[in-house]
Amino acid sequence: MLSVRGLVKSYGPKQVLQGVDLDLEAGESLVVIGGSGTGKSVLLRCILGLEAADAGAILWQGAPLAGQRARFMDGFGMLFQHAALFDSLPVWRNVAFRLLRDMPRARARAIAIEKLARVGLGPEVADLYPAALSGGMRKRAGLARAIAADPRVIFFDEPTTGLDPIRAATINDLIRGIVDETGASAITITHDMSSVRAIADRVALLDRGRMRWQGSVAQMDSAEDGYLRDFVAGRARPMARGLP
Ligand SMILES: Nc1ncnc2c1ncn2[C@@H]1O[C@H](COP(=O)(O)OP(=O)(O)OP(=O)(O)O)[C@@H](O)[C@H]1O
Repeated sequence: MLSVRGLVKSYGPKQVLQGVDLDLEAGESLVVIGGSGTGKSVLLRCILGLEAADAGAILWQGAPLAGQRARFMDGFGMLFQHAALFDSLPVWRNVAFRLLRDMPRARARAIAIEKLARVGLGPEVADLYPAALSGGMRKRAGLARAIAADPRVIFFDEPTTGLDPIRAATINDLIRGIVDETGASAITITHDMSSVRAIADRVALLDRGRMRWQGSVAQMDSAEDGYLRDFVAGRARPMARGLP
């Protein structure tokens, strides 16, 4: 349903994406892994239209995304790395942010409370301000916002960053559960291997501007690619490889 073909993006002399190819099937959960600074966030920003790629194509349901971006944006949800809640708005209005454009306030609030419940936050949280929430609660609220409009595609940017292992596992389980029950497609970018194992139907390894390897979690565990094996095991590699 979403295809990336030959995506190229440079900043001055720095070539970040050097011809990235990627496919996301309907209902699939794809996790993109890769070392720090390999361009995962740049890839995500290009797909979302927050950055213009230098070359390449992004296709949505077979047609260039550029010509149907408004429709695409109506059908997508996003969980930002640090939840990115608006501090000046109560939690329910953060969750209902997009809904409030199109529906009466009472209906939007009811949906926000329902989505908060889905991520394990009670109605008493609805009127709190983000500053009153713990890191784990902020992530949950961000997740509730991501699913508020029943998206067909959800992007998760480093969903477990800053969380302890138990809270990270809870967020991973919520993401997997939501993807399963809604049938949405998901792209997650992360270097947290626990997220990969909990969330991924398919894993794609971005390295030096290209997709180096793709496969299932089971294939990842038996892959022969040396860099992938070191990445999965968290083993140090010689600096001579030129890691950023
Ligand atoms: N706006 C920008 N201007 C210049 N360089 C940029 C810009 N955005 C990203 N870069 C560079 O592109 C490279 C890839 O960055 P990106 O944030 O996509 O990495 P990442 O894989 O998401 O890393 P991390 O896992 O650490 O978040 C980095 O070297 C970064 O410095």
